[in-house]
Amino acid sequence: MAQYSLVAGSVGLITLQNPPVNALSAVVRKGIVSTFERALRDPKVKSVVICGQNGVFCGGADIKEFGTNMSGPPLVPMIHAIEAADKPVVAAIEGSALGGGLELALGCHYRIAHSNARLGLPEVSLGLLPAAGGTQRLPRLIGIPAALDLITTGRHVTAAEALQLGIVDQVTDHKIVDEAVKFVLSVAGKPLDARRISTYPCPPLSDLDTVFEMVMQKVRQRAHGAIAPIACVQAVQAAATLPYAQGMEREKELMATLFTSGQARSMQYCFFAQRAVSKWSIPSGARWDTSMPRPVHKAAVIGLGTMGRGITVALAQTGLSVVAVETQEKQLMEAKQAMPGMLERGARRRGVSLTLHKITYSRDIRAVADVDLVIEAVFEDMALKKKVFQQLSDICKPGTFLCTNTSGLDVDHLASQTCNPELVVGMHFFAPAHVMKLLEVVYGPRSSPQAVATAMQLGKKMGKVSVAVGNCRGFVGNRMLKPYVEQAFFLLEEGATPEQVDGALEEFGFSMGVFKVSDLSGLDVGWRVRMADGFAEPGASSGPSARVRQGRRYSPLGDLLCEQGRFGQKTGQGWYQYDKPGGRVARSDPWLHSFLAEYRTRHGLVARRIDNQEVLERCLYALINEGFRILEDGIAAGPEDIDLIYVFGYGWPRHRGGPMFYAGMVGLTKVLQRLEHYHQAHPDVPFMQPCSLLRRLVASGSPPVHRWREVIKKVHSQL
Ligand SMILES: CC/C=C\C/C=C/C(=O)SCCNC(=O)CCNC(=O)[C@H](O)C(C)(C)COP(=O)(O)OP(=O)(O)OC[C@H]1O[C@@H](n2cnc3c(N)ncnc32)[C@H](O)[C@@H]1OP(=O)(O)O
Repeated sequence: MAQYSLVAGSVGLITLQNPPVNALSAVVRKGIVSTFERALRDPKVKSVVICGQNGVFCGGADIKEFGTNMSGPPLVPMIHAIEAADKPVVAAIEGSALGGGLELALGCHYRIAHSNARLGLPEVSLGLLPAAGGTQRLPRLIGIPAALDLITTGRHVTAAEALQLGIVDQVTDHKIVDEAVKFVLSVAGKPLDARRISTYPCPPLSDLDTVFEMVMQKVRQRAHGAIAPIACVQAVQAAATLPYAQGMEREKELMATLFTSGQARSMQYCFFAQRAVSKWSIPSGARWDTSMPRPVHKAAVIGLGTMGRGITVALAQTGLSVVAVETQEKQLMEAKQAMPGMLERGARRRGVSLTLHKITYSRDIRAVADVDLVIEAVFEDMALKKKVFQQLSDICKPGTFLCTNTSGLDVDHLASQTCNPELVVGMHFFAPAHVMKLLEVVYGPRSSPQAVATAMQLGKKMGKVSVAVGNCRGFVGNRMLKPYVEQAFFLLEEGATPEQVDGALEEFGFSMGVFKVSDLSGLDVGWRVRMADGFAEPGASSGPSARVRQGRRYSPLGDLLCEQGRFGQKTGQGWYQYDKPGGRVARSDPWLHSFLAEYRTRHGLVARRIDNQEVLERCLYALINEGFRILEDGIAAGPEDIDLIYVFGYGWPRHRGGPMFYAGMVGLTKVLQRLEHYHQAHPDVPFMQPCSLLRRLVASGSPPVHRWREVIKKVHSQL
C-alpha cells in the first residue's frame, strides 16, 4: 500500500509500503493513485514527495504478478498523471530505485538520491524492457548512448554516477525525506513545464542510423539469442526517431511480444531460483534458517596456481585477511607478481576504488595456524590433497573450517584424513574464481550444519551464487558434463565436426560450444581424469577394443589428441588450431578433419549427415537425464539448484532457464521419448537410458518445475 501524510504544513508525503523492496504490486499502485489524487485535491498541499519505507525507494514492478491476471491501475497512466500534475513532485530515493521504481521517479519533476542509492532499469535481465516509459524518458533525459548502455545491460548505477549522468538532481548523505521536503519547498512556485521529461526532445546525435546499426550488432553478439536486449535497442530507437506518444506505443508493442515469450518466463524463473537456492536444506535436516554460520575474519588459500590465485583475490575483495601459501618458490613469485593486477582489474570491473588488501604470502603451510577457514586449491590429485588435509588438521587452531576446491574428488574421503571431519566441506569455484559467479558448496555426510552455513555465507559475501550440493563424483556440474561431452565425441565419430557441434550449441545460446570450451580449459584435464578412472590407457586408444571400455561405448578421440600433445589453446592445437600457444581465436583445422576421416576408416565407421537437431537433442538430453539422476540421488535439492549451476557456471543461456527448466519447456514426455529413441539406437550408452525419476514425472502428468520437489520427496520416501 501507500501511506499518506502531510508534512511541513504544505507537503504531501506518499510512502510506498510493501516489504521488503516496496515492489509496485496492484495494492501499491492503487495506493499511489488514490494518495496522489488526494494530494492534488487538497488546497493545503503545494507539493508532493514520494519515498519508500525501510530505506528502499522501490524494487520495481512486482515480478510475482507477471504471468498472472494483472489487476489494479496500470503503471503508465499513473506515471503520466504524476508528470502532468501542476504541483511539484520529488522522488526521494534511497536504497534501490529499479525498473518500474526508477520509471516512477522519472515521472516525477525532480529526483533526489541518498548516496547509498542504486538506480537502474534491469528489466532486460528478466527478459523484458522498461515499459513504463523508461525507454522513452531515459534517452530524453541523459542522451541516447548512456540510455542504451543502461537499458540494454540492466546495470545498476550508484547515486554518484546517476548524478553525473543527470538522472538525479541532487545527492545527499542526510535523511532523504528531510532533504526532499527541504528541496521541494525551495522549488515551490517555479514553472514545471521544463521538468516534464516526456516533453523533452531526444538529445540529437549525428549519424543516428550508424550508431544504432553498430549498437544493434554489438547487442546481438552479446545476446546469444536473447530477444529482450534487441527489443530494448528498438524501443530506444523509437525514442530517438518518433514523437513521445508514438514511442510509447512502440514500447508497449515490443513489451507485449516479450511479455508472452518463453524467454521472459525462463529469466524470471532464474530470478526466483537464485533466491530459492540461498534458502538451502540438506538431507540431514540442516537448513539455512536454523544453522548459524560462524564469522570468518581471516582465511587461507593453499596452492597458488590459477584457481588458488583467483580464490585469494575473491577473498581479499571481500575485505578478509588472507594467508596465501605456495610451497614452490617460482609459483609463489609468479602469484605475487600477478595478484596486484588481478585486484586492480577486479576493482575496475566492479566499479569500486582499489583498497588496501590484506594478503600475506608464505611458503610454509604452518602460516595458516590462526585462520578461521582454509581453502585448499592444490593440484587435482587425491594423494596430494590427502597429505595437505592431514597437515592442516595438525596445524590449524581448533574449529578451523577446512575446505577443498576439488572439482570432483571425494570430499568425505578428504574429511576422513582430519581429526574433525565435521569441519570439512567442498568449496568448488569456477575459473577464473574471482570472476565466475558460481560456487558449489559440497557437504559430505559428516559436514556440520555450521560448516555448510559458513561456506554458504562466505560465498554470498564474495558475491557468488552459492549452491549446496551433495558429495558424488563431479558433484552436480561436472557430473552432468560427462554425458554431454561423451555425446559430442560420439557425434564426431558418426560424422559431425567440432565446428558443427559447437555451432549448434552456440546457436542454442551457449557462449561457447563444447569443443571450444575443451580447448580453453585444456584437453589434458579430462585425459588425466579418464586415466585415473582406468578409461584412458596409453596405447589402448588405437587397438581393436579402443571404442569399448568397461562394457560400454567409449570414444578415445580426446585421448588420441592428448597423445599427440594437442592440449588446446595452451599448446596452440586441440579441436581447433590457434595462431600460437596461448592463442585465443579458434580456427578450423584441416589436420583434425583428416584425422577424424582416418579414425572413422580405421574403425569401420561410415560418416553420415547429422542435423543440428540431433546434435542438440543428444548433447542436451543426455545432460538433462543425468540431472534427473542427480535429483533422484538427492545430490541436488531441487531443479533450481541444477539450473543455476548451469546458468552461472557452464554458460547455459539464461533465457532458456537452465537445463531442468528447459526440459519442462520442451515437455517431459518429449524428452523421455527422445531419450528412449536414442537409447534404443545406442544401447551401449547407459547415459541415454531414461532415468526413473523422469518416467515418474511423466507418469504424474509432467507437473511444472516448481512442483517437482513433491514427486522427488515421494520417490525418496519410498526408498
Ligand atoms: C507491466 C510492467 C510494466 C513496466 C515495466 C516494469 C518492469 C519492472 O519493474 S520489472 C522489475 C524490475 N526490478 C528488478 O529487477 C529488481 C529485482 N530485485 C532486485 O534486484 C533485488 O531484490 C534488490 C536489489 C531490490 C534487493 O536485493 P536484496 O536486498 O539482496 O534482496 P533479495 O534480492 O533477496 O530480495 C528480497 C525479497 O524481495 C523479493 N523481490 C525483490 N524484488 C522484487 C520484485 N521486483 N518483485 C517481487 N519480489 C521482489 C525477492 O524475491 C526476495 O523475496 P524472498 O524473500 O521471498 O526470497
